[in-house]
Amino acid sequence: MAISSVLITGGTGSFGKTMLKGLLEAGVERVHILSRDEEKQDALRNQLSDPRVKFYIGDIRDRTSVDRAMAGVDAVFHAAALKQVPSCEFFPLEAVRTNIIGSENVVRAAIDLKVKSLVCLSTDKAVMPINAMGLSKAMMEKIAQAAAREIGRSAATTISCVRYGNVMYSRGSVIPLFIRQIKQGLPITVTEPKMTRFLMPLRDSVALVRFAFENARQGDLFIKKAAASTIADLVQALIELFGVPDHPVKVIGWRHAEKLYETLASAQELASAQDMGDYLRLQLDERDLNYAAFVSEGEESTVTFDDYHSHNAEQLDIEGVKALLLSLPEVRSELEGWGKAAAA
Ligand SMILES: O=c1ccn([C@@H]2O[C@H](COP(=O)(O)OP(=O)(O)O[C@H]3O[C@H](CO)[C@H](O)[C@H](O)[C@H]3O)[C@@H](O)[C@H]2O)c(=O)[nH]1
Repeated sequence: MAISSVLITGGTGSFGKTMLKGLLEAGVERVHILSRDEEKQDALRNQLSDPRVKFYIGDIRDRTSVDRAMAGVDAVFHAAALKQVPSCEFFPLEAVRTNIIGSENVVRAAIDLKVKSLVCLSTDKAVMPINAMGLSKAMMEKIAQAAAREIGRSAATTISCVRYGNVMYSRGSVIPLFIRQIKQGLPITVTEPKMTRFLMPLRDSVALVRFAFENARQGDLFIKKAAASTIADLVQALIELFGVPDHPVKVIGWRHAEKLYETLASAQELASAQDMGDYLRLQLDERDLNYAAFVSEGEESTVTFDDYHSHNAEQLDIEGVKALLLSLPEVRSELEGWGKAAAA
């Protein structure tokens, strides 16, 4: 299915901008961007100056602004969210307002406006969540799946979700922080060296959303298989790339409500998942509330799977992390700047 017109909620973020660029290059007719920050929109508008892109100032918490931005599009990529673990921990109700109620607005608007495909972006932190950010994203998944179950397969709108791990070099995340610390000669602050995270380049998260758009059946949730690394190896890889073997590293301890490792899919979800090569399709449980019917007719199932998490997934060694970092244009340009500064 070709994409002709799209709304990206949270369209000025790292994901939104990369997705937007790809869509414009692929010849999309129209892209609507809905976000709150006029300055970021203005910067993007000036950078692109492309008449196919229409900017809408608004907030997904407000259904009216969602409706306005969504009018006349075929597809919606719902990326707007409060996504930082510590800030959601301190302001959980804000996470409820944006990630849960805001997502309900997006889902309902997509159904009412008969958008063909809605893809909601979630995170591994939504699986067996322990922090407010993950809990609110888990609720977003539930809202999307409940709506999918309610409207059924014959509806005009197909609703799906994607779940991914840490996007490398995304705004406010640890890789740009570590690089800044190296460049400013400050100690690299490590929470817990043994912590693991799935590492995903931004291009893979964009590809995952495209995959969901192209393959989703009602209520599907897609995951891209990914590799993981410890924070210790990530730090060592950066130290080696920047050529600073003696750079100080300081262990600062865990932040609020962090996990030692993240889970992309639970054993229970994997039991009915479809392996699609690089991707996994977690299918909607389409049973209704009338469980009695399934007690007599349902099949017995034995869960023989493990959870799929960043401690038991493919582990990158230091060389592997370095190669992945070097595949990111942002890191290459940071290294170039560093090389020039070092040579001067
Ligand atoms: O100074 C720091 C900050 C973080 N970390 C560690 O680095 C890892 C990554 O931290 P980030 O803050 O980059 O990412 P989080 O895992 O906390 O969460 C991120 O990844 C999520 C997906 O799992 C969401 O995308 C979310 O928006 C994004 O903030 C964690 O193990 C964290 O403990 C450090 O060692 N030192």
